[in-house]
Amino acid sequence: MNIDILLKYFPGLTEQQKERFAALDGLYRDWNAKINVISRQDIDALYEKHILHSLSIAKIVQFKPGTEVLDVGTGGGFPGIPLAILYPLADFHLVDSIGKKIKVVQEIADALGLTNVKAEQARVEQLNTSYDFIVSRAVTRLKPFLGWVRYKIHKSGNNDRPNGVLYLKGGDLSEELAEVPDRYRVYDLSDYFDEPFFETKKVIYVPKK
Ligand SMILES: C[S@@+](CC[C@H](N)C(=O)[O-])C[C@H]1O[C@@H](n2cnc3c(N)ncnc32)[C@H](O)[C@@H]1O
Repeated sequence: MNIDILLKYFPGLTEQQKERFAALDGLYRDWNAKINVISRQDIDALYEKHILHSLSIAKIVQFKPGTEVLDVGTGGGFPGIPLAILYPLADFHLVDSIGKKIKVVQEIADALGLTNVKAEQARVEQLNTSYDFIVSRAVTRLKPFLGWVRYKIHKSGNNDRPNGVLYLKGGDLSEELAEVPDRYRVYDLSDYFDEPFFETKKVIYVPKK
C-alpha cells in the first residue's frame, strides 16, 4: 500500500513524514494480527479510512509548535498517531482505558521514533491535566464527551482558532447536536476530500466557552 492518497491532500509532507506514514502499513498489519485494533476488513483501507480521516482535523486547525493535544479513546492510535506525524512539534497525549490498545500505540510510536507522543492507559474522567485541543473519534455521544473534557482545556492558546474539542463524527448528527450548547461548528469533510468514504463524515469543533 502506498501513501499517494495522503500526498493528494497533504502535498507538502517532508521525507521523514512520508517515511513514517509509509511505515504504518507494515506496523499496523503486524500489530493487528496480534492485538485487534482495526477491523480486519478495514486494514486494506488503512490510509483512507484511518490515516486520512485522522488527518482531516488538520484541514480545520493547524497545530502550532508547542500545542498540547489530548486524544481521548485513541484505540489503536486514531486520530492521535497520524496527527503526531503531521505535527512533530506539537505534543500529543493518547489515552485509552484498555491497556493492550495502549501497548500497540506505544509500540508504534516507538517504532516510528515519535518523541512527541505519550500513550497512557487511563479513563479520561481520571485525568487531571489540561490541553489546547482535545481530539477524538468514535468514543461516545458528544454530550457526555463534553462533560468529560470540560475542565481539561486551557483558556487560551496561540493557534488560529480558540482552544476546544475537535471530534470526528459520521452520519446524521441532528439528535446528538440538539443535546449540546450551540457554540459548535460542523465541517463537512466532503468539502475537503473527494472519496465517497468522506461523504457523510464531519468534524465537530466546539470552542472552549
Ligand atoms: C470505537 S473505539 C475508537 C478508537 C479510535 N478512536 C478510532 O477511532 O479508531 C473507542 C475507544 O474508546 C475507549 N474509551 C471508551 N471510553 C473511554 C474513557 N472513558 N476513557 C478512555 N478511553 C475510553 C475504548 O476503550 C475504545 O478503545
